[in-house]
Amino acid sequence: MSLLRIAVPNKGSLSQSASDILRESGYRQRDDAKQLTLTDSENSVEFFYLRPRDIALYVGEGTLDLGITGRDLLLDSGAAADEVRALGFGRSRFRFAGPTGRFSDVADLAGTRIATSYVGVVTAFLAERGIDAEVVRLDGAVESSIQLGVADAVADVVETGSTLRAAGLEVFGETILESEAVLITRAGHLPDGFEVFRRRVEGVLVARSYVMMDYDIAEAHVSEAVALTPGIEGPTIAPLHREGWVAVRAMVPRDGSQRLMDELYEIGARGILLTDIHACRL
Ligand SMILES: Nc1ncnc2c1ncn2[C@@H]1O[C@H](COP(=O)(O)OP(=O)(O)OP(=O)(O)O)[C@@H](O)[C@H]1O
Ligand SMILES: O=P(O)(O)OC[C@H]1O[C@H](OP(=O)(O)OP(=O)(O)O)[C@H](O)[C@@H]1O
Ligand SMILES: [Mg+2]
Repeated sequence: MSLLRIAVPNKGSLSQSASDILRESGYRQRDDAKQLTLTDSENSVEFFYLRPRDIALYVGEGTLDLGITGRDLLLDSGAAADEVRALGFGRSRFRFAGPTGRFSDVADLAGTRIATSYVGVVTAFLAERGIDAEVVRLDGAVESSIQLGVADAVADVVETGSTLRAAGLEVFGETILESEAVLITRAGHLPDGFEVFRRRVEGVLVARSYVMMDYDIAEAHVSEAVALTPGIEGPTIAPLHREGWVAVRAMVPRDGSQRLMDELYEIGARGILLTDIHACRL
């Protein structure tokens, strides 16, 4: 059986989280950050550790079957690859920034020099708005370019905003794009073995966003309680060794689960337990 060939970021912001999600999905991952490839023959998968910026190219060309990269890098590459699943980590916004008070709107960029590592994304954005500006390609540390006199504004990845603040810059105009790590395939083509891989990763993503809730409640209040915790297919209700009481078990979204525990307590539930789920197939 042929191996599913998967591109994984070898360095940078996405690398550790990408390997973590693959490991949690049951795949082998490298232990040594210098390793370039790893074959997991038990799962019929081969991993290639590559620069995240290059991953869309390999996948778009069909050299590799699947990849994990940033949505911003995928769009910037112009490669013929499709985003098939957002992965919920490596979140960032792509923004314009300039010296405090200098710009208030993207229209103010007309006639300026804009430094960025994402020439494709910026050029497309400016063209769409009919803004005529010069785009200066830099490899990184883009925030320094204004002070050093090679640009008037920058367009860069913003996560916490601390790098911009340290450079005396502020964001302006609308967010160019919201990015996160994504799973990509060649445009319009799902490779053999993709469905098993997708189900495994999906299981981890769902497990991360849900928790298991257990509680005991008097039968008289079960319908109220079940309305709060409907579960996926329906909650499990088991008899309790106490007259007129039952035990309820249901998956609930992690967000809001503390508030849900308060509400269940209010209607008389007791012994309310919350536990992590590590993986699942729904
Ligand atoms: N704080 C962040 N800084 C940079 N990139 C981030 C950040 N948070 C998420 N990302 C995402 O990581 C991807 C960039 O990958 P890249 O390997 O260039 O990361 P990097 O951290 O800039 O690496 P490097 O160490 O080579 O500078 C993009 O998809 C970007 O949106
Ligand atoms: O909003 P923040 O939390 O400060 O994060 C954003 C910064 O982090 C990245 O730089 P990185 O450290 O990757 O250096 P680089 O510019 O050399 O790639 C990115 O290019 C921004 O400069
Ligand atoms: Mg960087």
